[in-house]
Amino acid sequence: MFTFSAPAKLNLFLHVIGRREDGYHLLQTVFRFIDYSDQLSFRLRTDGIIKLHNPIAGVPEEKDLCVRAAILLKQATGTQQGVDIFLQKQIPMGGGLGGGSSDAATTLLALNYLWKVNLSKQHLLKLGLQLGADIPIFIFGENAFAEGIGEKLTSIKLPPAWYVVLVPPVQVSTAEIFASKDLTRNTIPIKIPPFSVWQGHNDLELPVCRSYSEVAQSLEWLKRQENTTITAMSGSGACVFAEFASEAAAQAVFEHIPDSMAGFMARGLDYHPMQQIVK
Ligand SMILES: C[C@@](CO)(OP(=O)(O)O)[C@H](O)COP(=O)(O)OP(=O)(O)OC[C@H]1O[C@@H](n2ccc(N)nc2=O)[C@H](O)[C@@H]1O
Ligand SMILES: Nc1ncnc2c1ncn2[C@@H]1O[C@H](COP(=O)(O)OP(=O)(O)O)[C@@H](O)[C@H]1O
Repeated sequence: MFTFSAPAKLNLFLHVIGRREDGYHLLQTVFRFIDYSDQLSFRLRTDGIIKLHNPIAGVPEEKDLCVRAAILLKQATGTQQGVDIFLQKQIPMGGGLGGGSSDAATTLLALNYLWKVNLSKQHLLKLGLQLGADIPIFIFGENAFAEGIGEKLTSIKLPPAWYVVLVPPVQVSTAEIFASKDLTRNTIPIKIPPFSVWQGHNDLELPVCRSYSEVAQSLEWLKRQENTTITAMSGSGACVFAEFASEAAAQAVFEHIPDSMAGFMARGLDYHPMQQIVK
């Protein structure tokens, strides 16, 4: 059995700058990996069967993104091999932390290696994008400035940081938020370099906060805390986070989260833990 982790991401800012003809939104965002992860274990099979042994409640096995990723890789390479998958979920679902996307990317990276089918990183990036806009970043493997729908990636160096992430008790549908009439779709594009991750905002915050008061309240609470360098929603929510330059500053806020709210603390990573597994 081989075990790999699938880290969560935060969007330090997310600007919606336009729309493609197919309705997908053009974004500018900064992705940062954090040390808060799902775990995926793989046991190889020779009979070609792909089986997820512990499907998530409410997500049928064939719809799970790690199963879909395994099937896609099998089809793309024509391999006759199969795999048993065991998924240990920690990342909240529908939280804007990219958990499902990260599970899919870890599956592509792990099976590309374990099945010895050896597709290039470029090829895996394309396969990942077929499953979701958020998947390429996890294959890219470095914190990045992203454009297009998230597939045009430029690696970016970020300073050490710690995060307090609040997890409001709601799941937000990404499709629903991008369809909202309250969404601003014409933020002025920023140019790189240079730009500051601390001057951005998340255009999806307003429609999410209007529909989900739990998200608005969690964000308001974070904005009242001291020593934060960023307070924002991640992706299409529901999670909101505050960034701190020191662990002690994050810890001080984490210890005072009200009983009515839930959350966790995480450290910002420089690289995806599987970054070296593909060239
Ligand atoms: C908003 C972001 C920011 O990182 O993250 P999450 O909040 O989902 O983590 C992503 O762009 C989400 O990526 P992902 O979750 O993979 O979305 P997808 O499955 O590709 O798309 C779900 C639906 O959202 C809408 N969508 C998604 C991405 C985009 N740039 N424009 C869109 O309009 C489309 O209606 C699409 O059918
Ligand atoms: N392995 C998986 N983990 C989480 N969600 C998954 C997975 N496979 C499919 N999904 C579906 O994807 C949806 C979005 O999941 P997730 O990636 O956790 O949220 P977000 O896109 O907000 O970051 C879930 O509500 C679920 O229906």
